[in-house]
Amino acid sequence: MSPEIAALNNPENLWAAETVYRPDLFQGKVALVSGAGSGIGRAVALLFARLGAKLVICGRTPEKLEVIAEFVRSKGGEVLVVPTNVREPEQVDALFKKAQAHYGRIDYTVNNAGGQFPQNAIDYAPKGWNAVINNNLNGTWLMMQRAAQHWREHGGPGSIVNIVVVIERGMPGVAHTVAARAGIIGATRTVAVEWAPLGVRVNCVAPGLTATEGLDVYPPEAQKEFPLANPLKRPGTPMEIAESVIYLSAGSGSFITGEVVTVDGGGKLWGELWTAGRPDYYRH
Ligand SMILES: CCCCCCC/C=C/C(=O)SCCNC(=O)CCNC(=O)[C@H](O)C(C)(C)COP(=O)(O)OP(=O)(O)OC[C@H]1O[C@@H](n2cnc3c(N)ncnc32)[C@H](O)[C@@H]1OP(=O)(O)O
Ligand SMILES: NC(=O)C1=CN([C@@H]2O[C@H](COP(=O)(O)OP(=O)(O)OC[C@H]3O[C@@H](n4cnc5c(N)ncnc54)[C@H](OP(=O)(O)O)[C@@H]3O)[C@@H](O)[C@H]2O)C=CC1
Repeated sequence: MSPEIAALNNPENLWAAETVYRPDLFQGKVALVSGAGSGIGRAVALLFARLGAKLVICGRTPEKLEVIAEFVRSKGGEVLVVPTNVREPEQVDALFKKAQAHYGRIDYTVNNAGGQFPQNAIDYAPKGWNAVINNNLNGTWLMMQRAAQHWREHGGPGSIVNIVVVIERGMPGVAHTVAARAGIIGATRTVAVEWAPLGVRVNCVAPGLTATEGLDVYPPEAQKEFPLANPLKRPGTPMEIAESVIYLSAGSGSFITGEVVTVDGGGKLWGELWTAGRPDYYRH
């Protein structure tokens, strides 16, 4: 990870970064964030906490979550850590039960946990395809369905934000994740209608290239061309993605449901993103 990316992801820097939101926006509220031990999930969790929310954070690696929890506690915030693999229905169920037992409420769920590996689609092994579909389609679905069941049982309102990818032009090298996220976008549009009677809004944020440690999985030749990914010629910051999640979760999003907010510096309009490296055929 470059020093610039490390600085953008540093908890102290994220805590001090300028935000357009007022400090007591989420006073008395509880936000659940998956994949909060790194990258975008960490930035989202820290912004919720800065704005007064109590946190429930999950991910598969307890050590990463504890670092974030300790940091938030050092700032006077409250955090419940529940290590969870979002692919496992029993673990997802236990997560929501523990959160309810601890705080007596959940107001916001952000389904950020996910990821993929870059490889040309023609070479995917069935196990690789399934791993990515399980993480990003099945895992996110389990989380959003369980959140809705929570609000059906305990009363709403509730807001779900799913982190997806920009699917409009496809994305060479990560067809598996594009397929999974397209499924989540379709499900989001559908359940936004089904779950409105429960007082539940469901939306997606589609980040473009974003400066997190997650980018380390891409080969150096792909990373070298990342500035060509959008007209702004830079990656987004985790804070820029976090602010868009807050926009949809808070009162600012109260008349928005079933939507995908794209935060990609215009990458869906112009830019090239060869996540597994540029094939010779497409060299200029
Ligand atoms: C240009 C880039 C920017 C584009 C912007 C938009 C796109 C989105 C970008 C991001 O999301 S940034 C990063 C987010 N974070 C990550 O992606 C995390 C890193 N990835 C992973 O953790 C894994 O890739 C995973 C598969 C998602 C994890 O699942 P799991 O733990 O179940 O997998 P494994 O047991 O490790 O592997 C299972 C199976 O998958 C195949 N496989 C895994 N890695 C690779 C690889 N590098 N190349 C080829 N195939 C891979 C393989 O079949 C594995 O089975 P085995 O061979 O190990 O038996
Ligand atoms: N950075 C980018 O350019 C973009 C990222 N995204 C998406 O945004 C999200 C966050 O990515 P980013 O922060 O960059 O990358 P990271 O790899 O830093 O974050 C992914 C997080 O998800 C957690 N996670 C992965 N699988 C599971 C699982 N099965 N159960 C629970 N937690 C899991 C990981 O923790 P652990 O391994 O400990 O479980 C990790 O903390 C991902 O869904 C990613 O695909 C979308 C577009 C662009």
